[in-house]
Amino acid sequence: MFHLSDLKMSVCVEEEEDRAEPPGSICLSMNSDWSKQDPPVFSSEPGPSDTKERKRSHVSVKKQPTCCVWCQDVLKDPVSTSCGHWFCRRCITSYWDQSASPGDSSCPQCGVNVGLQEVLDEHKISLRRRCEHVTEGSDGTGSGGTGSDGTGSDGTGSGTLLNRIYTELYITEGQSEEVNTQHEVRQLETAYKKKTFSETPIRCCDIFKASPDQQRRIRVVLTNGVAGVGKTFSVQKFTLDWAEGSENQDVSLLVLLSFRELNLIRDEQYSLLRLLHVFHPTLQKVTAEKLAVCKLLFIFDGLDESRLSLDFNNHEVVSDVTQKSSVSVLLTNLIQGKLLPSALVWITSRPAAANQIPPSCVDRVTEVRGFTDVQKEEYFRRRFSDEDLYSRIISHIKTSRSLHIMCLIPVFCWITATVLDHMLTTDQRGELPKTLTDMYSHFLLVQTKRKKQKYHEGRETSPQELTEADREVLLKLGRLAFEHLETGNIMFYQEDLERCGLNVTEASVYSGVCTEIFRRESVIFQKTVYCFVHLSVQEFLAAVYMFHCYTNWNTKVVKDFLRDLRYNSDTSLDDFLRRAMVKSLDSKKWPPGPVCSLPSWPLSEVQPETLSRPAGSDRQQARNHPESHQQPEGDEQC
Ligand SMILES: Nc1ncnc2c1ncn2[C@@H]1O[C@H](COP(=O)(O)OP(=O)(O)OP(=O)(O)O)[C@@H](O)[C@H]1O
Repeated sequence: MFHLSDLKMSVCVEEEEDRAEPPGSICLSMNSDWSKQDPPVFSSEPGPSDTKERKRSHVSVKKQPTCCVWCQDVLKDPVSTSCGHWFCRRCITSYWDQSASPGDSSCPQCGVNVGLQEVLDEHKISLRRRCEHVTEGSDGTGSGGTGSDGTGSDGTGSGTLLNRIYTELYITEGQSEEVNTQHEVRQLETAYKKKTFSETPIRCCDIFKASPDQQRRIRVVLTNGVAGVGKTFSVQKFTLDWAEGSENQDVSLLVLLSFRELNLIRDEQYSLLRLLHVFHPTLQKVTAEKLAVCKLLFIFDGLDESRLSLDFNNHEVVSDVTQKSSVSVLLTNLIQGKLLPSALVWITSRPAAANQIPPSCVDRVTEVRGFTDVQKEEYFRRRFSDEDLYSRIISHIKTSRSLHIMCLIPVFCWITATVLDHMLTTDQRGELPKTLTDMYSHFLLVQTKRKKQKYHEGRETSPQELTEADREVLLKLGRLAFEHLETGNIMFYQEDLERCGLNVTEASVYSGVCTEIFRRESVIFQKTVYCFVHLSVQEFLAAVYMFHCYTNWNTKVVKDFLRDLRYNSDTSLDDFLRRAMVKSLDSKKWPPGPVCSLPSWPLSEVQPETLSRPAGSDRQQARNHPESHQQPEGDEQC
């Protein structure tokens, strides 16, 4: 347990040669656990410092004020604490001398303990490392292919630099409709038609800043946005800016958690403090007392992926950060302000899941709307420095209304960029894809082809051509995607893969499919979990699988899915698609993503045969081979 009285502090002059700060810096040496680390730096002169990791992580360097925070007089012999407050040297030393707790080395202005500051700085470094690279829905080889220079590996092999590809998003205050359970593509189309891009946008980094006409404090923010619109990227950018010391420096500790991660401990009992320690090991040394002096910000990303049951009517009160309870109870108490009442909370969600948080608990609702037309172009410009390639891609997007509308969604821009880049920079003949189905199909074909190139597999195939083995793997993935989408699951374990006939070892060799389509999530509790690169890819593969079951007369799977007794082997394709659409739109649990939206586009645009054989031919084959009627399970089909 940490006690301020354990600290024995003295002011000393730093050795010239070790000094990362300019001459005149002073440091504290402390007789405590914390003293084993580098001494906290007291600077007498602010200024950007990028020579040492530790220094870079310090709270942002602000202009030296003229007044001492303590005596309010002109600063004499100024020194600053590492939390950024300025004092006359005499003021701060006499404050400490007279402090009730001997050895107290906390900042008189904000109470931040200088030892604690070191840990917070470490945490910033760790968060910066975590957020500066993004996987962009693919592995670290960069998804942009040969022609794109903006998205390739940055040389570290660990993904793309967020700051290099991050394009400003259009975020507004309020919710365009109350809780919108409508189809996302329809929402986008409506938004596009209405040209609602007229409100005042909020910058991502200002999400907690009240506008001039708002007097009240903004403690809880709920940010909505459809699938792939950039909610996770926004929280990553917010976190990175904070960790780099450029924004929101009044926050002393930012805790970034995803519901995806929290799901993993949903059945366990944790205290909030322990939860921080487990998910952010750099905070191991932070005690309840230290937490109490921090200005905290919790970010919970992806409420729609939550498997917790957040019950705001549950009256179990948890007000102590060391008190154990279920994660759901901890969260509801935190959101309601019963636990750490001054902590800021930011939750992101797809719209249909946002109603899990009672409006009375939320001070501000914002919505990520995606890219405006200008931002769309900016996105592609960042990715393609080759002017000719850039122009061809932009003009192709503009030739297709659906493509152009869908490029409001950043993830769709990414898929489009990946596919078109590949097609335009390799010897591909044939029409460029224009529909969503076409685009996702090409995306999988591109990924499969890249897998073959990487592993020098077999003969070269044209991008339209899949080998039987490729088809098999994709359909197994489709089955996995479908079965887990049915139960609302997006995280898979090895057992889940195996149940669908996917061998993990084989899968990793099959990395064109598996490392591109799957990514290994951070290993918490030593168990590797997998998920699709993006939920929309899972949704697409699930749709492909269902279509495959239809064309292959796998009546049982289709019937179970539609829960429609009238379905039989004579059901026409149009009827099947219509029923699937009705079922998708009815779904409360999983508002359909872009892929399940296919039927909301003119059916003539749907070309699912790219991956699954044409309906007619398969039906015909099935007629010629009646035994296929008897296959009860999807796995034999795969
Ligand atoms: N601001 C941005 N700049 C550049 N690319 C972006 C941006 N936002 C999103 N993207 C692209 O879109 C993809 C999906 O974004 P993100 O994961 O943030 O969406 P999301 O809203 O969290 O989706 P979901 O609700 O499905 O979790 C990213 O992997 C990236 O390729």
